[in-house]
Amino acid sequence: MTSKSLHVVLFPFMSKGHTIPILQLARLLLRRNATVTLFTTTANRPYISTSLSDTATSIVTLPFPHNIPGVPPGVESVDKLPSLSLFYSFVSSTKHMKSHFEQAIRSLKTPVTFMVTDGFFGWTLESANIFNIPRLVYYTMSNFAITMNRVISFNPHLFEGKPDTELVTVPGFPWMTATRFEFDDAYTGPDTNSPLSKWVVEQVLATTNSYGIVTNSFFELEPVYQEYWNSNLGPKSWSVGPFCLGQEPRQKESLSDQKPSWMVWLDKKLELGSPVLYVAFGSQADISLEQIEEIKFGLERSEVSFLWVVRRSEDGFGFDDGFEERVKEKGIVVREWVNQREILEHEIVKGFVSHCGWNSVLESICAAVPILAWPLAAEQPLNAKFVVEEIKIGVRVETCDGSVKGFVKWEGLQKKVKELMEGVKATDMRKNVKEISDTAMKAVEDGGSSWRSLNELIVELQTKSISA
Ligand SMILES: O=c1ccn([C@@H]2O[C@H](COP(=O)(O)OP(=O)(O)O[C@H]3O[C@H](CO)[C@@H](O)[C@H](O)[C@H]3O)[C@@H](O)[C@H]2O)c(=O)[nH]1
Repeated sequence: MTSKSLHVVLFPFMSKGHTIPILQLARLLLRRNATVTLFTTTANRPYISTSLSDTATSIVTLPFPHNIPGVPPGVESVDKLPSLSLFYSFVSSTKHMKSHFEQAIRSLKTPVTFMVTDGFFGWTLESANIFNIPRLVYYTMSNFAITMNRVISFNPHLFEGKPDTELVTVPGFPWMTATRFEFDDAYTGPDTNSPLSKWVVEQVLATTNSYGIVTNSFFELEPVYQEYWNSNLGPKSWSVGPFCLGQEPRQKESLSDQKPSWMVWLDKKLELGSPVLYVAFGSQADISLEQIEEIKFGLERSEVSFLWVVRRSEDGFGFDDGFEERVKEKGIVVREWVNQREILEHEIVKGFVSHCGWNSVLESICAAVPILAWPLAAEQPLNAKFVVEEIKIGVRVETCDGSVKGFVKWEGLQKKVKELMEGVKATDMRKNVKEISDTAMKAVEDGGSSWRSLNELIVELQTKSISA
């Protein structure tokens, strides 16, 4: 590894699913003796500085834009938005931070080797160019998902005139079929001229003109798609993850007497030898009251212990009907922010009902826990497809209409929970996920594929900065 100076600027988008992996990437870079400067906004700073308090990361705070239609003052992250319908207003307003960002870059004391900014911050490319700093994009997605999205955007008429559930062969991938529902509406939806769709195109263009993509993945997980992307699409994707392995899963307090109640509960389940199903839908899912009711019935009727983490938007939804009292012998509902990795790493957790946010998928892989895939939005259906059809570490939830994001009745949940937790298929999935988990660990160790990939990226950009 070279001893030339290395200064990396990181700028995550303001949502937990985008910020958490960048905090983990900061740790991977610090291990390479990098100076790391992380940009955020005033309201997001406390979370970031607490998360990185044991590191030497410098944090620069920018003012978040004011007067965004519909967004209450002080709300500076997606998980605090009153509704996800405000997403476009929120995300598109971030470009108003550009002059502050540039001013802050100008005042940095040491030269910047490269910046990694969120894929939603296409506007940072222009800033990077002003200062002649290579911009790498953090897309929060797998090589599989970015490849599928790009292939579909090159074939806009693929699903035209076809019923929504009709399977179509994906161009370039003759073994793969997909329905329109598996892709984000921004690519295949009824209005590809909507402001959101146009904004997506702008971000894709900025990515195309950037130096590369830093991907939270590892080569062995998806070699076909990484190679396809790097040979046919681009810019180059550098898989340097799983980022979560840059950080120990355990919080200091849970090693002491201050264990959160749900960890104590998991320990008891371990003593009793009762396998636990972990149920969680990420940091920002919108789930209807009707759907929550079906989840309650499904879990109540499943013969398995469960730990269900509900978010603010899901809570208050019919939990006052005695459900928790009825299930108390086998299940708990947690309403706080948990350390999800620590839960997944608990040896009694044997299955994960997940919306398939990419971080959750990777965390489940690292903990060797099979997934009951229940995608709700964004690229989650593609992640579910990857989990179930490509790497075979999970099963899909059963929807009423057979579509990937359809409504799930309690019977469909109960049936699939059984399939995830018991029987031959469950044993196969457990074996597959363990193998992949072991490979993930090796990828980030010295000499592993992700370790080498990060080294190559650093050396390439250090050499470039010297010769510039
Ligand atoms: O109580 C909680 C809830 C969540 N998490 C963590 O929060 C992150 C959540 O990320 P993810 O699983 O990716 O879910 P979302 O935040 O819902 O994901 C958004 O961002 C992801 C990355 O872009 C996309 O894959 C998803 O489609 C998008 O919904 C993970 O690291 C979890 O471990 C916790 O630690 N505690």
